[in-house]
Formats: sequence, structure tokens, C-alpha cells
Amino acid sequence: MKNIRNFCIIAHIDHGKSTLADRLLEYTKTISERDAQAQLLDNMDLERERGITIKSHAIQMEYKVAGENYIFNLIDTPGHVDFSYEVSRSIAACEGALLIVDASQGIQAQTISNLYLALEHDLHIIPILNKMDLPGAMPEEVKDQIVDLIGCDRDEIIPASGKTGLGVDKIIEAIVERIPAPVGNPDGPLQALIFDSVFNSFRGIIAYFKVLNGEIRKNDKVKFVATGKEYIADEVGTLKLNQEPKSVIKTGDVGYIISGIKEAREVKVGDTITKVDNPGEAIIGFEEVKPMVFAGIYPVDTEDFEELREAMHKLQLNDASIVFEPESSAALGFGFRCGFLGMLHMEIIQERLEREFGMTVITTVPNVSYKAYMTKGKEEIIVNNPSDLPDPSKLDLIEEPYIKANIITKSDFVGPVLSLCIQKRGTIVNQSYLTSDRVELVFEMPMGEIVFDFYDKLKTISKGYASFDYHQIGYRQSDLVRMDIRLNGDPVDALSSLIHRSNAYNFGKKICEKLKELLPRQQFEIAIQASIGAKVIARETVKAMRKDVTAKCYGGDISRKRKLLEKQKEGKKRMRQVGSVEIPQSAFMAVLKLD
Ligand SMILES: Nc1nc2c(ncn2[C@@H]2O[C@H](COP(=O)(O)OP(=O)(O)OP(=O)(O)O)[C@@H](O)[C@H]2O)c(=O)[nH]1
Repeated sequence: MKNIRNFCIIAHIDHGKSTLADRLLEYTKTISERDAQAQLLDNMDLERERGITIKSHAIQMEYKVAGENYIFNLIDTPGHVDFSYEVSRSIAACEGALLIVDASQGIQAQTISNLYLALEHDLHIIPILNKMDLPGAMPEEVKDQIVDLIGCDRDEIIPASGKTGLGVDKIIEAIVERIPAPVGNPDGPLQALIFDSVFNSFRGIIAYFKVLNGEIRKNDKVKFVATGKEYIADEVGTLKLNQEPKSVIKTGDVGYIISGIKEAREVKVGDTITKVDNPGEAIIGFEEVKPMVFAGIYPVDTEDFEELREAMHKLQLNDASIVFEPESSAALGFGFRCGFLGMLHMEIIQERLEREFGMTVITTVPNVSYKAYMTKGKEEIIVNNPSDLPDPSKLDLIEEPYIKANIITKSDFVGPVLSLCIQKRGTIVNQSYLTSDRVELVFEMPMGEIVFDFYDKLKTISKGYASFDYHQIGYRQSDLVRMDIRLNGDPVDALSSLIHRSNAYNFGKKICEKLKELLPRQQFEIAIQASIGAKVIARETVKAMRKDVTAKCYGGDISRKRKLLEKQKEGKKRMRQVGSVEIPQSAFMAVLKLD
């Protein structure tokens, strides 16, 4: 145990975590340079393209220092806020963390939030100044920031470059010298923390764990505490480039278990593995991950509903964090109301549906999860879909989730960032200067306001010089109303939204204007209205027009005429009918992109 080092790498997105991890793997000869495809740790296609580590992974290295053999377990953590619970469990499995800061960018919002998580778990921090090879590197300035942030000595900071390999030897040395060995009782009852799981189509779910106490052997009868399920440990082993089966994984070490589990839902990150006889207690800190953002997903072609259902089920096999239930919409037909960890997670699912299953889908306006309390009996109702909101006359109050947002930007942009946040109903709770021209702003704001376009706007107004991170801080009462969109009097359920009363007028007006642009003229006039209850708050009109697609075909070429009519029919399939009005698919997406 004394020669094991468990550590993770924490960094803001794109500060070079994966690249540096590759260098460590090469240096310890865990992989040869030839094996090192662009970035080994991100092995999901989508991840590589997006350059975001979506799922955390772990890999073991062996290295000899001063005649002694060491085992390094590197636990990779996802960098995006949507996956923060996974980050916290990965961190809980470590004793130390490499804190990577891009020398040309300095400390960013996620550097800080991940650092706090690491400090909460008492990890030893090794600060690393990465990308020293860049001409824009500002080592002295960024060192100041790091010293200010974590209160370390200046010479504890290791200058490095994932590109040139600078500093990798120093990092290895520091891992051995500065990160403490794991502690635990090898003779105690088994307690192993699950920090991740992956799906393998041949072997089922593979759970990654760290043994805190006791040991786990092949063929042990084990129990997963939170789910209460029992399994036989068909295979345990360590994670090298591939899985290496072992007969036992002992206290302090990291490994994997395969036990014939078919569904991701049965393996919960944060759960404890113990033995059926002589069980240990659950490790504290387990939380059920809850979806934060909800949206409807509908097949473009209504006939593909069953196919979509199958695809969703398959996705759920390897991504337990997505939830869905069937719903139907007058405008869109049959589909699913899906819950996601966040906006990025939602985009990923949408993309996977397209790529892996060839499904094109319509996604409705996303919303967060609200709590409504009835006047009668104060009954609490969870509202994941605006159309589920009970009649306002029967409602006592509505609550919405709030977040604490951390924004780091240049001092030039403090004004615009402040006004954006205030416009999004945020209140500032702290403002502090990290250096003379970098400011950290802390806001409390409704989560519903950031699901739309907050991040894009923030990037635009700050010319890219703002980083943003958040965590939830509970529910607060709010003056929320349901706004409906009507076309010639018929409500389009898929366009309903829950919104703060003060924003309703503006938002309603914008949607109506946008729809006016998007609705093709039809043979009658179309009234587009935004309403709260019976009260109309905005209105636009699309004038009537008779569109004769064959008008261009003077002359009598019948085949050409037929072709045009066919084309029109094909187009119609992609339209949705509400009452008498046809709505193009793009209209459902367009509300997401309101300026
Ligand atoms: N010049 C230079 N570029 C680097 C260095 N390290 C990484 N990069 C580049 O920076 C970009 C981001 O590197 P990654 O290793 O993917 O960053 P990451 O932190 O793992 O990113 P996420 O997984 O998205 O959080 C890539 O284009 C790398 O090629 C470095 O030391 N010097």
C-alpha cells in the first residue's frame, strides 16, 4: 500500500489535461509513443471531436523510483459542469491531484471549482503550469495567481508542457514525494467506492472502484449497498491500457469488476461494493444523480416512434443518467419527455441518437424542474413539463432551482457581464480581483435562466474572455407563469414555457415575431398569439396567400408538374399540423435561438 499513489488531474477545459496524461503514460512506458493515438484517454468518438472528457476513466502505471516499484493510478475526471457529480466521486477516490493551469490563460472558473472539490476531500495539490512552450505563456503572472489561490510556495509550481514533454520527470517525482499513500484497513470488511462505470457490449457493465478497506477477490459474493443487489465477482483486475485480470485487489488500490451486470442503472457512481458475508458500511457521500434539464424528444417522422423508443432504451443501457417517459403532444405526436444532467448532456444525447441510431429528432424548448405547491393540503408537485403545471387558481406557490455561478473575466468586461446576469435575474454576491485585470464574480441566479443561451451570450459579450461554472443551491419561490403560444386560437403545447412574469411580455413578443418569420403563408390568415391564461400578451399576423407550386410550370410538362407536387408532399411530411395551421419543424427549434 505504501507504494501506491492515487491521483487525478483537475483543470479548466482545454488546459491540456488529456495531453499531459498521455505524456505520463509514455514516460512510465505504460504506452509506447506509437500507441499514443492523438489522445488516449478520450476514447469515445464524440469526445475526441468535442475535445471534452465526458466520461471519467482510470489507468494504472508502474514505475520504479530509487529502486522501489510504485503503482500510480491516474483517475481521469470530466471537466464539464454537467458531470460534476462524477468529478466529485473520482476525486473522492484519490489522495492527490495535479492542478493544471494553462500558462497563457491563467486560472479559470473550472480551475477554481474543481480545486475546491479537491480541497474538500483533503487532496494534496501539485500545481502545474502547463503549455510553457506557447509564446503567449505568462509564467510569472500565472504563478502569482496560483500562489494566491492555493497558498503554496512559488517553487512548488512545476513548469511543464504536454507538447514538448517539459517537466514530466518533475511531475512523476512530485507524485511520489508529495502525494500521500492511501490509508485503510486491509483486514477490515470490504468497502470499495464505485467512481465510474462503462458499458461493454460483450461483457456488460464494468464498474471502476477504489478499495478503501478490505480486499476484493475473484469469485467473491459481493453486494452493491445502494441498490441492494448481489453479484458474483466474475472478474476483478487492474486497468492498464486494457483490463488485466487479477486474483485480488487490495486496500488502497484501484480496479474494475465484471459481474454480469447488463444495465448501467444497476451500477451507481458513488455506491459502495461490499461482501455479502461480513459486509462493511456504505461510504458516505452517495447521491442519486438527478436530471436537471428536461425537454421533449420527438421523431421527425411520426411513424418512427417505436424506433425512437428502442434507441432511447439502448442509450440508457450505457448512460444511466438519462431518464425518459413517453409523452404526447398535440403538435408533435408521440415522443418522450427526457431528463438530462445539463445542456451539454442533452446535446450529446441528441447527437448520439443521430449518429448511432440514424434518428433525426425534434427537441422542444428545454426547461428545468420546478416545484409547485397546491393550495389544498400543500401538496408538492414536480413539474418537468410546462403543460403539467396545475391550474394557477389552485396553486399556492411555485419554486424554481437556483444556482451559484462563478464567472472569471477581464476587468474590462465586468460591466457587460453584470448587466447580462442582472437581466437573467441574477444577484451579485461577491466580486473580487484575482489580479489587477482579472475579476471573479459570484452570482446567485435561477437555473432556468442559464439553460437557454446564457453561456453563448457570456462568451460573446466578453469576447471569449469569460469562464463560467455553477452549482445548485436549492429551490426558491418565484413569480412564474405559464406562457402559451396559440395559432388561430389553438395552443401549440410544444411551445409552452414556464417563465418569470417580468420576462413574459418580452419573450412572448420575440417568439411571435420569430414565428411570423418562420410560418409559411397559408391560404388563410394566421393569428400568432402569446398568452398567459386567457390574457393575450403579444400578437403577430401572417397574411394569407395562395401558394401554387405548379405556377412556374407554364406549358404542359406533366412529369415536371408531378415532381413539384411530390416535392411539396415530402415537405408537408416535415410539417406539423396544429388546428388548421401547418408548422415547419424549424419553428420548434428556433425558439431556442431567440436573440
Ligand atoms: N502548445 C501547447 N498546446 C497544448 C499543450 N497541451 C495541450 N495542448 C493543446 O491544447 C488543446 C487541449 O488539450 P487537451 O489535452 O485536449 O485538454 P483537456 O484539458 O484534456 O481538455 P478537456 O478534456 O476538453 O477538458 C489541444 O489542442 C492540445 O493539443 C501544451 O503543453 N502546449
